[in-house]
Amino acid sequence: MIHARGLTRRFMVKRRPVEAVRGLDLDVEPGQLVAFLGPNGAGKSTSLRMLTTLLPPTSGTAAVAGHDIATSPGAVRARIGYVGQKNSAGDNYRVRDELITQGRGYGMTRHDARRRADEVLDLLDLTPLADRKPNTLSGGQRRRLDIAMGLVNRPALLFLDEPSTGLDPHSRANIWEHVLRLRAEHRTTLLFTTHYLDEADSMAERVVVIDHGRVIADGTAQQLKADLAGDHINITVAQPDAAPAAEAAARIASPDAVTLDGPSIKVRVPRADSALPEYLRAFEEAGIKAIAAETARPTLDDVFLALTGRSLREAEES
Ligand SMILES: Nc1ncnc2c1ncn2[C@@H]1O[C@H](COP(=O)(O)OP(=O)(O)OP(=O)(O)O)[C@@H](O)[C@H]1O
Repeated sequence: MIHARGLTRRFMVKRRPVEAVRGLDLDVEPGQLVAFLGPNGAGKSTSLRMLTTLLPPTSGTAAVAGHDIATSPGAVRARIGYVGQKNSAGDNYRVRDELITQGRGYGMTRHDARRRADEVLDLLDLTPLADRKPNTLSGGQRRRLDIAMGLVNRPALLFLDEPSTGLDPHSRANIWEHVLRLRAEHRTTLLFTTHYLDEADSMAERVVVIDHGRVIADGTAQQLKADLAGDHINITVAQPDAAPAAEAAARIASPDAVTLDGPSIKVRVPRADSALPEYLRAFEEAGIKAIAAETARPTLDDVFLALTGRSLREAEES
């Protein structure tokens, strides 16, 4: 569905080049649900805008929905949907009329455009709001309208740029319910950008992590967490100094997997639940008394930290 090779985009800002995207290679199979995760300014939107033909790449090539973005942009646009960060409907017409106008823009007859408008209204649970003007909708309803607008041409591939940013938790969950339904019922291929770690983790079957315009990791959230971050066990000992415990732990794990923090040690392990008894046994044999122990599963932020040395929040702030 997407085959991109070496996509690059450079902007000139105050006569200085900004490398927004540096050599994006990406293959997405039909039906996949892919998250582009990265901090502000990582290059997510620029990547999407190139793949959707809204922005020409500085270099590189891509075939999207079977057509070349540079030589057949019209054919690409006919087969994809794009929901940008900004609202796509104006405020002058009613919701249903906006959708009909969108359909007419794709060359549908008035009859077909009306029928399709009613289908997408139903798909996004917007039928009761069909006669309202977009500026009277709530944030979540308006975002659903944006998605409906992106679906008018029955795209096989839908790009969503931060579909849930700025929404309250209830509206976020509602948006995701609709997006997941789209995928289950229509096998739509979906690529979305987000800086919400939990969203990438729980919704996407594949997470592409982007930083400074480059892909730094690509896999299932599960794989990335296991390969790059691992579980953690934290053990607090009775002695004020946990150095002997750290030494005992380093005989089981590799020394760089062990961190000492006052009376506690933290050890990175592949599986925390099965590793913990082994460490407790080793401590007992060494005469070290453990007074508390806990296990922690990694998050995608741990993955980002392992890859870049900074947390996603620090990256956003910088
Ligand atoms: N039209 C433009 N002109 C100049 N620089 C741009 C332009 N668009 C993007 N950039 C720069 O390119 C880099 C990548 O921006 P991009 O919007 O792709 O990041 P992003 O990961 O989508 O960020 P966000 O999460 O904030 O939307 C940033 O440094 C940004 O300032």
